[in-house]
Amino acid sequence: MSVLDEIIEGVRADLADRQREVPLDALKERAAKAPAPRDALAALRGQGVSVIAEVKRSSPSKGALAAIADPAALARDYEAGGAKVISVLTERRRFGGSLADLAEVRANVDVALLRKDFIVTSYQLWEARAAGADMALLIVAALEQDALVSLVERAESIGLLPLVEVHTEEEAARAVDAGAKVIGVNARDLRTLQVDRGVFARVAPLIPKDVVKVAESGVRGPHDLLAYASSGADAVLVGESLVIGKDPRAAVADLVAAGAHPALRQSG
Ligand SMILES: O=P(O)(O)OC[C@@H](O)[C@@H](O)c1c[nH]c2ccccc12
Repeated sequence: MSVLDEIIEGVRADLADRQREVPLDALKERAAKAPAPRDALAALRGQGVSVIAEVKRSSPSKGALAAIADPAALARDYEAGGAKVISVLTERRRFGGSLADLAEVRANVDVALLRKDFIVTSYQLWEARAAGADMALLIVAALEQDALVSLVERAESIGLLPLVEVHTEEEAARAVDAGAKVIGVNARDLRTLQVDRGVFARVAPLIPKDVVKVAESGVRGPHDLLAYASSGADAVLVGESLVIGKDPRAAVADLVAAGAHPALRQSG
């Protein structure tokens, strides 16, 4: 079993518990009362390379990264640093996150929010919207094509912009076929956890021009952002290097400054 399969097994077990506790109808009522979705697509399509900053306590590859006792405070720092979107990991077993983190962040920032999890059913999309998310991650490697297509449609129908994640050329073709408007190329292979920063440059050319391209994982600082930008990234998604540093606000601001460099403007 790959790491991804193991994670999804745990996700399904936790999901079954929540589904027993909160019926779908109740969840839909909560979603109806959630703040209206932000226009995440417009935020990502802005000039330069946008920064998506992630609230991430731990990871299967590195174990504990940062305690993050106050996710809302970290998110406020990210927003003050200029992040266009904030990603909140809600997977509990391997990443130490929760939907409560997402709701708390929602109550404390104005930027668009991404629910970062291993989504396999529409119930999780409703959960995301109920907690105030504006985007939801859909991982191609975790979904059959039929399921991917229906989750993309369902996400959009309830006001969530899907970020469709790929790691190979084949997966990119599936994401495009599924109608993704935003595609994330993850440098980390979720089956083995190996990071290869060259994946973005290989996969990005297969993604149509009008689709927003996000380079995910392995961004250590402005240098990596610029490298991804030169391969056509519209945004970068950054977790580890922001949460392990002393000053997440300054770390985001440095990335945002690099992403706003005038030389990048013609590329878009
Ligand atoms: O911490 P990093 O290397 O900056 O990576 C962030 C993000 O890309 C990573 O957390 C991620 C990308 N895709 C995922 C899918 C599930 C969980 C986590 C992820």
